[in-house]
This record gives sequence, structure tokens and C-alpha cells, in this order.
Amino acid sequence: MAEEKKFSGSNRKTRKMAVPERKELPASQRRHAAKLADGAAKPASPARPRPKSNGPRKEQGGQGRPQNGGNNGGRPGQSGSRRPNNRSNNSTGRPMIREKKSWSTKPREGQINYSEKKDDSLKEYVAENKRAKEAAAKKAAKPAAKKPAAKPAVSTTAKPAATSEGKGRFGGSLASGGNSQRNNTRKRNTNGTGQQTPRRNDKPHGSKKARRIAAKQAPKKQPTVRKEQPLPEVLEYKVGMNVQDLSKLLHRDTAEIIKKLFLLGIVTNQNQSLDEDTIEILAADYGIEAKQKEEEDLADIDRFFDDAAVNEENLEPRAPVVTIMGHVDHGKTTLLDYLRKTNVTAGEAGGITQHIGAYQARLDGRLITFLDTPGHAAFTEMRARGANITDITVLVVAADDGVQPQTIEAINHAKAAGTPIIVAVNKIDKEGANPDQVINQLMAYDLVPEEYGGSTIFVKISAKMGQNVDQLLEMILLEADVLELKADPTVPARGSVIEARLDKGRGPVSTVLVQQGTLHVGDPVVVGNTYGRIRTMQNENGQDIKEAKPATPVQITGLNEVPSAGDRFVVMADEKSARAAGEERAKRAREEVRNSSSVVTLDTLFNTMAEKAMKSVPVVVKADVQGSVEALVGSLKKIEVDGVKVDVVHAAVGAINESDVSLAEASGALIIGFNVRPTPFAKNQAQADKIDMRFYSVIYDAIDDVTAAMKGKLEPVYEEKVIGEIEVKELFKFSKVGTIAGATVEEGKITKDSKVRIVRDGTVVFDGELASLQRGKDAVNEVKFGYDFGFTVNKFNDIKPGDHVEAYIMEEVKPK
Ligand SMILES: Nc1nc2c(ncn2[C@@H]2O[C@H](COP(=O)(O)OP(=O)(O)OP(=O)(O)O)[C@@H](O)[C@H]2O)c(=O)[nH]1
Repeated sequence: MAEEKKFSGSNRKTRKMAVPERKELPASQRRHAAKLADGAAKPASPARPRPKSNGPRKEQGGQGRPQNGGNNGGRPGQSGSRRPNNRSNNSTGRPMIREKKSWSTKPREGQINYSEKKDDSLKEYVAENKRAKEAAAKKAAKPAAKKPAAKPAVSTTAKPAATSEGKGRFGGSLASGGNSQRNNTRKRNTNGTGQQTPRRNDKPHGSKKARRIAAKQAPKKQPTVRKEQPLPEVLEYKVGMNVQDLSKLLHRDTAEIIKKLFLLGIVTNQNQSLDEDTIEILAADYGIEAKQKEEEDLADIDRFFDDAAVNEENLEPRAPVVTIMGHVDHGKTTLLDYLRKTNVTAGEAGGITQHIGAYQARLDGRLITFLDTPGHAAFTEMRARGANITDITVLVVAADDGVQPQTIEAINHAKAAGTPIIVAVNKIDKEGANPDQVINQLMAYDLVPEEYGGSTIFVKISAKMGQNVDQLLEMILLEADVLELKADPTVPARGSVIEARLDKGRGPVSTVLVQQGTLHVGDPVVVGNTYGRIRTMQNENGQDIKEAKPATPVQITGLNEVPSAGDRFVVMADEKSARAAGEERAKRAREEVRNSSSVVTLDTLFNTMAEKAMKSVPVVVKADVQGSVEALVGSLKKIEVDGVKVDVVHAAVGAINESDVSLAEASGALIIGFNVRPTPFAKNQAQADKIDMRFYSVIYDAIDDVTAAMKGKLEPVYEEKVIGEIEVKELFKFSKVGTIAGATVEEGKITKDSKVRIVRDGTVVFDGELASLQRGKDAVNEVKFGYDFGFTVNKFNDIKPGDHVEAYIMEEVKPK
């Protein structure tokens, strides 16, 4: 029974060993067949092998096994269907034949159902076989007239018995195993790899040892020699590539590269990332040039504003962009309103003018774009963000009021931005107006009219009456011609945000100025740190437009968030890249805020100068009186350290205001206040923007500090802080330690490391350090208010009862 179990399981190996393969009919069948074939003693043809794996097998040791009424293994539906019934009879003493469960028992097409033929089958088979042989022999004897002898073997005759050897009436199943023909002809690759699915019989033959010996004796294959490809002329690499990546670029084996690096003193493996130096050394060793592949930084939209990238051939003249600046009430709004009413652009008649922060005026068919910035601070704020969009500044000065602080501020802002200034001397219609005085005043600020040998254009106007306003526009266009303002309308649009807000119904609404290219509705854009797709586009008259050419201000919707004034925008190839760029920029902005450090501070000036290779140190000066401003500016301009000078960006009388702070931020300047303080707003803004503000009351201190900071020798500033007031009560004299003063802490405290100032009758008699501090006989570190204690003073032994002692410490002043 135990043996039977062994065969019934899936232990194929054991089963294979136990059931030897049969290549011919069993002896009993052969004998039986011989008898049937008229007593012929010849056995059946040895050329008809038994099925190998698929054929029914006999079990060894099956003797005495109980039979199930003539069925194999008690499976009535399957047993004996492909064999004569007597095969399942164990009367010959042979083991029972088992069949695979999955086999079909029905005869296939072209096969004879032997289960019906019963006893005659073998007899017929032998007879037919014999006839076939005889026929074949006859054919072979006659010289074949038409077909070769082998051909009839594949005859399509209805009688399968007439087929060639090995096929016959058993459908060939006895010759090579039941389905062998089907299996051999069928394509067995089902997974599309083009490789044959391995079969069980494809296993290598022979023992391992035999195969090893055979392999040794077999003629040795020549190793395939890789055809050596030439090295590239330039190795274009990315930092972080590993040996494997480099091997592909260099057309060299990884092993060779690893070996080379090893000889160069660099131990690595093929997957380890290599730094820039290593790759360059390797390339040099191969004798080729190495060049780092520049990866396109999607988030860097500033590259689109690079003038070098502009195609000169496509450039077309564009409208100038003008900003109007000036002192309060000098007539900026009046001038803008006049222009808006009278010089409206063609096509917008009847349109409702709306404030979008910019608009266009027309003169003789030429357009001028005016930016309606709310003030100098906003102008400079935009510049701080990189939007240097103004081509020309119109400085409005009232002829009846002359040059005022904000006039000077405006001049400095415009100069810092590097834009030419056209002076509009306004209110000339007014009584008491003195335009010539204004011209004289402005000459002190390097604004010299042409008639005095300068290059500044002055136009005397009345914004209210519209007098000479056209002349002003003409001068603007003249200046624009000098500047040769051009743009390429063919490229994807790019420009800057003039103003932006959140509209309840429309979401983020922004006014943008197109600087290059043409902006279309539907364009995917990245704007500052946000992105979107242009949903609607309107001009300043509220009219929907489909496209905007260079120097055109338009109001757009469709952005995801509200950008900031001065942010730049760029049209991207698709929405996906716009989104990627916008998200990356937002991420970087957050990181920048986290790691932000101040612009220029005196404390870090020396390092910043070196890091940024600064040629000048920008400074904003504010002082209480004009004399101080001039003295301070004069002294600051004289400072020169290693070729680096001080650049006074703005100097004025008065408190430090927001405008000063934003100018300092835009110019990366520090602010020096002489006898002045900042306004609360300016103070908050400076703190937020991390602007360094320094306050002095002695000019030399300011000059010394700036010089020292530029030399990197700025000493830390210490401030005295009184921590306690002490009254000396009595003296105790000791021969060994000298005189100890007994005292009481009247206010605050005294510590062991505090300094002491001894005041007698209102006069400081000694200023020095404590030598000892004790309570009773114990030395202590600190004595608090109300307690008695004893102390001695270093290098001073003349202390007296009634002396007043100030205990103080020197505290480092943190930079503001
Ligand atoms: N007579 C006369 N008055 C003018 C002229 N231009 C402006 N004004 C008047 O000056 C006053 C101030 O003018 P605005 O245009 O508001 O001055 P502003 O510079 O825009 O002032 P802010 O917006 O406060 O900075 C108004 O009452 C105007 O009517 C002018 O050419 N002639």
C-alpha cells in the first residue's frame, strides 16, 4: 500500500523511475497480435513506439490490487475507452494501466473507435499494417513515375492505416506519444516574448558531473569581443551620474571606468553617484572635455526676460511706458485725468473708463502707455520685484510751489531705476507761478535743461487747462524715439503685473503690462508664484479683447491666486508646465522667506561685499537739518575701502518714512538716520523687510561705523546697564585681606562680575571691577535688594562709609 501511495501523488520523479518508458507494444499484445495474424510468430514492428508520457502506463507493484469491474482505477467514464477492453483486465498478471484524468476518452477525428470494434481491432491492425508494407515494397520496387515513395506517407486518404510508418490506424499516437504531433506543430509561445516556453522534456540530460565533463571537453567558445566605439569628443554630464551612466556616454565598460577611477584614487562602484570633480577628472584622464549639461529650470521665468534671447529680426517699435511722479498736490492726477479725457485711444469711445492702474493715450496715431502708480513707494516696490517696466518718468512740479521733499524723492527713485526724466512744470496758469525758479531749483539735482547745456527736457504746462499737454506728449514720443523702444510681438507673451486684487465674482483680477510677445485669451501663464489660464482679457475701457501686443496694459482673469504688483508673468507651452512652474516658484518663495536674511547690514557688510562682489555700498541718509544731510553725505562719499565706495541712493531731511524703507529694500541699501527716528509704519516695514537702520548723533560715529563695517572690523557695540544701587555703611579692616566695605543693596542687585562706579558727593571717584563679594564669611555670586553684604574693589582701597556705588554691566547691543 505504501508503494501505491508513492505513485498516486505528484512525485513525478519517482513515478517516472517506477514506470519505465515503453517503446514498443507489450509482449502480451505482440503475442496476441501474432496469433491473430494467421499464426505469424513475428512480433509487431519495433518501429511503432509506445506513447512516452501521455500514454497509459502500467503500475508496478500493482499485483493483487483490487479491480473495479474491469475499469481502470474505478473510473467508468474514462477507462478502456482508447484501448480494447481486455487491456484493463488483469488476468495476464500485468499491472493495471492508468490514464491521466484530463484526457479525452472520445476518439479523435480520423481515429477508429476501438471500443466498438472490440476483439477484431488488433487483428485488423496487423493485417492492414502488413498490406501497407507490401504495397510500399511494391512501390519501391517499381521506379516511381510521378511521386517519390515517401510522399504517400502524408496521403489524405480516408484510411489512416495507409499512412507512413509510425502513424497508422492508431493515429500515430502509439508512435510518439498521444498528442505529440499536435504539440510539436502548435505554437506554444503565449506571452509574446518570441521564446519557446520550456518543456519538461527540454531539461538537460545526464548527471551534473557528466554535463560538466562534457562541457569541459567541448570546444571552447571564443569570448565575444565588444567592438570598441570611439570616445565622445565632449562628455556632457549631469552631476550625480554614476559609473553605469558614464559608461554609456563614454562607450566604455563599467569595469574599465571603475578601474580607472581606482587608479586615480577614487574608490567607487557602478551605482554610486559621482560628483562634478570626479567626472571631470575621469574625462581628463580619457583626454576628453567634460561639460556639465545645463538643466532647464522651469521655475526660472526671469530667463525669458533676457534681452539676449530676443530675435532682432522680429523687433517692432512699441509704445513708451511712462510713470508720472511728483510732490503731493502738484497735479499728477489732474494731468492723468486730462490725458484720459482728451487723448483716449481710438475705438473706445462710449466705453466706461475704469481704473485698471494703466491706460494708453494717443497722439498723432502713436500710443503712449501711462502707469497710474499710487506713489513712489509703489513704483519702487515694483522695481524691487524686478519689474523695471517704466521707460520714461514725468516729474510734475508745481510752478507755484517749487521743489518739495517728495520731488527730490521722486528724482532719486527715478535715478535709481535708471529712467530718463522729463520735467512737467505745472500750474503755469496760476497766479504767482514761477516756472524758471523751478528750473533753477532742479538744476541742483542734475536736471539741467538743454538751453543751459544739459539734456533734461522741461515742458511748462497747465494740467488743468490742458495747456502744452500735447507738447509734453510730443516730448515723451521724442524721448521714446531716442530710446529706440522695440519689442518682438511674435513670441509667447511675457510682462509684469501692475496691480492685482481679488474680485468677489471674478476671482483674482490683475492688470498686466505685456512687455514682449502677444498675449491671447486661453494662454497658460505663470505669474509670480501662481499660475492659470487667461479666461478673460479687457482693456481700460472695459472692452473684451482677444489679444494684447507689447506695451499694452490689460486686465486679466483666470489666475489661481492674486499675484503682487511687480510680479512677472510668462506664457508657457501648456497648462501643465505653467502649473509646475507656478507651484515650484511658490515652494521656493516659502523657503526664501524661511531663510531670508537682511539686505545689507553693517554687521554683515564686509561678507556681503565679498559675496556679491559689490562695487559700492548703497546708503539712504536721513537727517534733522539740511546742513547735517550735506555734511553726512559729503563724508560718506569720501569713504573708499579697497576700491569700494559709498553710494548715497537718497538723502533728505525728515523722519525715516516708508518710502525710504522701500527704496532701501529695492536698492539693497542700509539707512543712516542722523538725529531722526523712523515713523511707526516705516519701523514696522523695516523690521519686516529686515532693513538695517542705524541712528547717530555724531557724524564721525556714523562715518567710523560705515568704514569699519566695510573693512570687516566693526566692533560690537556695548551699552552700560546699571543693575544696582549700593550704599556703603561701614568698613572692616583685616590684616590679611585689607579693608572690606560693609554695604546694603538699596536698589536692584549686585553680581560678582558687575563693574562698580564709586560716587562720592556727586563725583565719580573710581570706576572699576569688583574683587570680592561675600555675605558673612561666604563668597557669593549675587546679592539682592535689601541685603547687607561685604565687598572689595580691585585696585582701590580708599572706600569710605557713605559712598554711593553703582553696580553695572556692559551689554552688547543687538543690531536693529
Ligand atoms: N490752476 C491749476 N490748478 C491745478 C493744475 N493742476 C492741478 N491743479 C489743482 O491742484 C490740486 C491738486 O491736484 P492733483 O491732481 O490732485 O494733485 P496730485 O499731485 O495728484 O495730488 P495727490 O494725488 O494728492 O498726490 C487740484 O485742486 C487741482 O485742481 C493746474 O495746472 N492749474
